Amino acid sequence: MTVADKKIPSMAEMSGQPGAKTGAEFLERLRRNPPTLYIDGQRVEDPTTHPSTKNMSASLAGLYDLQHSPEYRDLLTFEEGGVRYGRSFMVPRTKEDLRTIGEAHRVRANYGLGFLGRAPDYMNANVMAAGEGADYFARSKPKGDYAVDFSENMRRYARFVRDNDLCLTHALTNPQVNRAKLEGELPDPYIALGIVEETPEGVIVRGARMMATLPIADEILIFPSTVLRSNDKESIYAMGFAVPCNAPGISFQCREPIDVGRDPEDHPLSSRFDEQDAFVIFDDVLVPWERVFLLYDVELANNAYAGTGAVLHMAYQVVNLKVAKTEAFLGTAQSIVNAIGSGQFQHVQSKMAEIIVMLEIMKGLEVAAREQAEPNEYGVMTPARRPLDAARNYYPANHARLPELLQLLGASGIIMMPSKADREGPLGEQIARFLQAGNASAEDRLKLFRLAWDMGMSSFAGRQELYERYFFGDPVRMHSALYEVYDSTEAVQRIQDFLNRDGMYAEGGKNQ
Ligand SMILES: Cc1cc2nc3c(=O)[nH]c(=O)nc-3n(C[C@H](O)[C@H](O)[C@H](O)COP(=O)(O)OP(=O)(O)OC[C@H]3O[C@@H](n4cnc5c(N)ncnc54)[C@H](O)[C@@H]3O)c2cc1C
Ligand SMILES: O=C(O)Cc1ccc(O)c(O)c1
Repeated sequence: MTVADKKIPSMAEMSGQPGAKTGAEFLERLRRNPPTLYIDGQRVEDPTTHPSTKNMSASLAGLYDLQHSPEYRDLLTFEEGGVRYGRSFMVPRTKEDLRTIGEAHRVRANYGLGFLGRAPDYMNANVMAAGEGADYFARSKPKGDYAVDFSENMRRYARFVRDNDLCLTHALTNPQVNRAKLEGELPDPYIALGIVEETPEGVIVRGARMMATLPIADEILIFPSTVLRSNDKESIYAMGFAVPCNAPGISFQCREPIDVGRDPEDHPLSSRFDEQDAFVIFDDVLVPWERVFLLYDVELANNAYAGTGAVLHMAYQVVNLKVAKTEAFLGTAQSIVNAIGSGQFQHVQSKMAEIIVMLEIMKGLEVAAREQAEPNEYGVMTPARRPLDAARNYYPANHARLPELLQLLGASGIIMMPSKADREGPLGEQIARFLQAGNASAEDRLKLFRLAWDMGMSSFAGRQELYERYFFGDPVRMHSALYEVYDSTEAVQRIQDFLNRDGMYAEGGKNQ
């Protein structure tokens, strides 16, 4: 395939009538332009019908439809210039705007009980903030004499995504090959995704990125990574761009599917919300100039999330999502306690209290983030960093206790769960008798425990546990980053003042 054959249609050619899309429109787009996915050694020709991806595609379609439902239309969309767009594209100007955006995030999160980590509103928040903060990219230039304006590209791309209500995936980290080495020191300079050359049409990239959750998407955004280590100011590994998920030369190798085609009653989460994770291979992909946002500049790439404000809007979506997820654990745990009548035991109450504390901490951090919000340099009302930093460090460290608590509260009930087919089989009557709950039929009890199993024990739950530890970056480095930026001057001063007090008591409250 020559470079000329690798042409991606222009954004203008790809654009349709602007506005929030329906589920049917989303599915039709996936059918017409399926992402280049590989599962179990086979190309997925149509993700809307392939057994491992059709349910997730349908779940995404459901999310698109939710924004047109009479109940949620006003919350999940907003009007501008006579067009209704998805709420997560709205640029917040006031704290009230942020509250509304947060509420919309929460409603969408509840759709997947908080288990759909990368529903499109996450990347929408990224693109919205990057579009508003597009001036950030002005410093970056191609090496060749090409008339491109990366700031304008970012602005136009953000509009393109909003207008067409696209579903985006993204990939930041390079393959794990050898973390003791820099990208350029690996046996092949194009293991990590790198820039090969500039051409009059655009820039050619080659290599791979490690993780893209939700590859069942329209486009992939390669937003600058915050983790690029380099000894130089310029690097072929520093870049920002976006391409369709079926761009010529791109392939997504998906992990083993978790959705194994079981009835939703048996696998209530795995069968609906297997959002997939893929590593992404770029085999000389030609990225048209209009889709490039940054090249070579290491510092600009490493600071893009912070510099545009995108990371705070993404973290605000995340904190709302984690509130929904913790609430789902609370509701499930309490339902189990009610079902088996264990609420009288003190240790059970204490375990329930642990979930309540986690939930209230996350809710409090969400409120603090928007109450302490301030406009950034681009005029976007931006949630406060400190509570969001606390949330993104607190949740990964504590999330694993939630599935553990479900196991401790559910005990054998969380494994002894005959399936729907078992209930309809020769032992159906016995199952109904022996597996009933104190307050419910065997059917209802088993549905509940199957949900608890999918939240806390199944391979879906195992993948969630890893996801929570890592999805927003390495917790070790996030701790260090928090330590580096947190201003403890006032706290240190208070201690100094205390140490300098004379005698037993400070006079008249001095130094307090
Ligand atoms: C389920 C899942 C879904 C994900 N989805 C996405 C996605 O959609 N998009 C995306 O861009 N990313 C995604 N990620 C990737 C995520 O951002 C990374 O996992 C995270 O940044 C850590 O990088 P890594 O996995 O390459 O770990 P590594 O960097 O390889 O770390 C492995 C181990 O080595 C340690 N280590 C490595 N380097 C250092 C260092 N310099 N200092 C200290 N310790 C170090 C780490 O602490 C860790 O213990 C996902 C991850 C998971 C698990
Ligand atoms: O790098 C950061 O600070 C933010 C970040 C980390 C990992 C992700 O997957 C992501 O979407 C955003």
